[in-house]
Amino acid sequence: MTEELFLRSKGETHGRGVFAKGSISQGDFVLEYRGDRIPVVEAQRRRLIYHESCTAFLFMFRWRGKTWCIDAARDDGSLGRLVNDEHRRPNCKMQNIDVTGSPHLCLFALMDIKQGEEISYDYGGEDCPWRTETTTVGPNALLVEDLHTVVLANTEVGDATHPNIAQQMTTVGDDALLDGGSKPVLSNTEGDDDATRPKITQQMTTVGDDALLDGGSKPVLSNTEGDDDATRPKITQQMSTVGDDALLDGGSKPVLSNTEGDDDATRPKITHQMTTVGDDALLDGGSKSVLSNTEGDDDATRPKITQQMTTVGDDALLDGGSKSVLSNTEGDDDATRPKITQQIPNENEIFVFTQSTQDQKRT
Ligand SMILES: C[S@@+](CC[C@H](N)C(=O)[O-])C[C@H]1O[C@@H](n2cnc3c(N)ncnc32)[C@H](O)[C@@H]1O
Repeated sequence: MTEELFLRSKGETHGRGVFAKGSISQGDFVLEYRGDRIPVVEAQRRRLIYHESCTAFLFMFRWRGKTWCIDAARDDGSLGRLVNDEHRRPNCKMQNIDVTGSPHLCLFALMDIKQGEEISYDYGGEDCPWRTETTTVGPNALLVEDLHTVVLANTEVGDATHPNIAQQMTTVGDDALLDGGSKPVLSNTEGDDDATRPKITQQMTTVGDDALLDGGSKPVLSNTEGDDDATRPKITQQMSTVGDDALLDGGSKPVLSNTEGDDDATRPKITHQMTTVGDDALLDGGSKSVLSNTEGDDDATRPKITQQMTTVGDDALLDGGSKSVLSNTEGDDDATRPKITQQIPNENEIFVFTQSTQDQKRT
């Protein structure tokens, strides 16, 4: 589906947005919110060290009785992370799609979407600053209400409320979802007790070795190869580009690295930049070790993070201002950030860390 989408700057307040290049039908799979799936403890840790603009990409959700987070702060080139909030009349809805035992946050169209329309969904929550402010808009953590887990065929996750699914997911290559091409994945078309749930009428295609986004993006946070879920199928979301926001121009730029070419002067400024050391090193300036700790991580499979942070000028923000989607990022060494008091939501609840308070909002 993502080949039918494009990225465009919306200007001062919104930053970038994702738009439909072609028409999208109600119920279609639109995008996956991709990122590193991490336990809540790791999410808390990252939130404390991330710049606030990066915390906007921490997407908390409940799955199998635990709280998880998809951390999309690192720009992996996917578009799901760049979809903006619309709480009045969103045209998409986030669903948790369980694919062979792994959760995938996927957007589905709530209505027919015309060419050129912006893709949006309701982040949920009540404290998104842009909903009440008209000028200064700061980043905010993602928050989505009513995120259901949709269990795919042959999986065991027990959410009785399945979507009305009329499609298949097709898999190929090493990361095949259901070990075979074109096996129905989103199986159940009956018994949907949620009339509001969008129908899934798309196909998701997975391929092997990260066919996606080969523009040469370099990770900033180390774990681009560090998906803690080796079983996670790779989804070949493709991106289209328009104008200055060309996504796949073969020269991905690091997210927090580039201080040039930011076409959105109003974007919140990031005063720290993260660099990776070793093979993925982006910046080699003097730096402070930031994401060094791998101890205490409750996910032993996660690769060690060896980035360093360096301070930079004003513009360091996420992907340098809509120039690339294949870049990567994050970082924050703001020890003054308020600490977060964790709450444990109910199953499938989505909650986030709020930006300026010590609260954690629950939906
Ligand atoms: C997940 S990002 C979405 C992509 C973002 N527009 C960008 O360019 O990186 C979430 C951030 O986008 C901005 N945003 C999202 N929805 C918005 C809205 N309806 N109005 C203004 N800003 C919005 C906020 O800065 C928020 O923290």
